[in-house]
Amino acid sequence: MNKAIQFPPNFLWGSATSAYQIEGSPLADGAGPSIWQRFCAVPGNVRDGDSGDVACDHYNRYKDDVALMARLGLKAYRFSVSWSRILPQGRGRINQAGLDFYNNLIDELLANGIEPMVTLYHWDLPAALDDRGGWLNPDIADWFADYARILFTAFDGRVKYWATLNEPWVVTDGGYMHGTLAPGHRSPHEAALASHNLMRAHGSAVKVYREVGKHQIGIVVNIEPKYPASQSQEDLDATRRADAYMNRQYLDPVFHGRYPEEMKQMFGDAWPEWPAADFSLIGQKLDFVGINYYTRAVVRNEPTHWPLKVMPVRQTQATYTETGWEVYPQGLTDTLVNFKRLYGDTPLYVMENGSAFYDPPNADEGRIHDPLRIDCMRKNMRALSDALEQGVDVRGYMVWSLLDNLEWSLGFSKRFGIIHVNFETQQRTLKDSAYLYADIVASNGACL
Ligand SMILES: N=[N+]=NCCCCNC(=O)[C@@H]1[C@H]2[C@H](O)[C@@H](O)[C@H](O)[C@@H](CO)[C@@H]12
Repeated sequence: MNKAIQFPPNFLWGSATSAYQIEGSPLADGAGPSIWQRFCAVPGNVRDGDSGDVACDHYNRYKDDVALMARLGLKAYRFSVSWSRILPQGRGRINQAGLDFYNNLIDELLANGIEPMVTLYHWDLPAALDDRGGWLNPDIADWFADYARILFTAFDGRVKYWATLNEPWVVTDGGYMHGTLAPGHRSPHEAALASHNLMRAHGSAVKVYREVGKHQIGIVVNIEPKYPASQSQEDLDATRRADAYMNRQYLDPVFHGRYPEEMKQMFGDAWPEWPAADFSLIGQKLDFVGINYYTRAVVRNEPTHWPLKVMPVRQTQATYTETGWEVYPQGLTDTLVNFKRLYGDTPLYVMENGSAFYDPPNADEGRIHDPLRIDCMRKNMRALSDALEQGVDVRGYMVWSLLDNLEWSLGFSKRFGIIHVNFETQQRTLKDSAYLYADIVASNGACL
């Protein structure tokens, strides 16, 4: 019999989404195009030719969606702001209608007792800035800081939790290293430059927040713990390289004022020497760190795979999700405990955790049975509780995702929502996992 689970009082239970994945109407009311608008328009970039043109139509249905959050009893809702709704050209003229949308969303959340948690950047860079080099242009740190200041000024009285970036690793690895995500570049030199400019922009926004903000600001990173396929020195070294590239590349400069030494070893002349002043900017104190956890990787040495020279090893006795990720709840415990060990006691929020499974339409009308997602949720909750028991200061959990949505280049083919979306009719249907999550929130985990 599993021991009872007890989460701290006031533990912040919520859900997470992002603008381009759910809003639709990307050009409505004066908004400018983003790089995802462009990326989706190129045949072959996104499965089935899907795009965020309609998505979950949240731009028009946000009041209904907030009502669903309230029905689940959520305490918080993590969403991102579309930069090009606020600044259609990415800088300069402010589009008041864009601010109005998010003002209304924030007011609706607060009217329902739901804490807004705002991500400044969740991958949808204004296309006009990409035309000026985007994350490859060092000026973007100032462009981002100016954008952030507009939002802080407009919303900080009501928004208590701000995150600068969502997953700089994915932006870099997908958008600049492998070209699988917008803007679709494939260059290790550009990847290094984009990654560093992302972190400079993060620091510039934190600096502005310290001038004008009254609440809390942090960063959200995806952490995928790496485990060696064997205890051979080659595999142990490969594990360190993989961990440096995907995980420590973003937290070391924030907490230790430097990048992992493996980065220069792996990238060679594609990894410049960065100015020391940049690390003062990047390393400003944060009020919290958001951790997105989905899976782990077991890795071995693979000399032919430059620059990491790493190969993931598929696990035979494991469940894999529709996105090909191993269900490994112990990795969530390990991730949170390792953060404390490596970076100290900065408060943490699990800002994304969830799973994509095929949810068959069900015979009994109005119910969507998603047993695999439920099993995954239960196991991840126990893993989270274990980390708390080991003294990690985790203050909240946002399930990914509130709604089935646009899974980037995989289109609508992968469903992460605890609420099913019929993309033809836009009908929302609570899955069994939504009912479980509502019980978890209401009982603060005691129902598990
Ligand atoms: N290989 N591999 N291993 C797993 C690496 C995960 C990296 N991708 C994420 O974390 C993205 C995050 C994003 O914020 C959200 O916008 C996405 O919809 C979810 C689901 O994909 C997750």
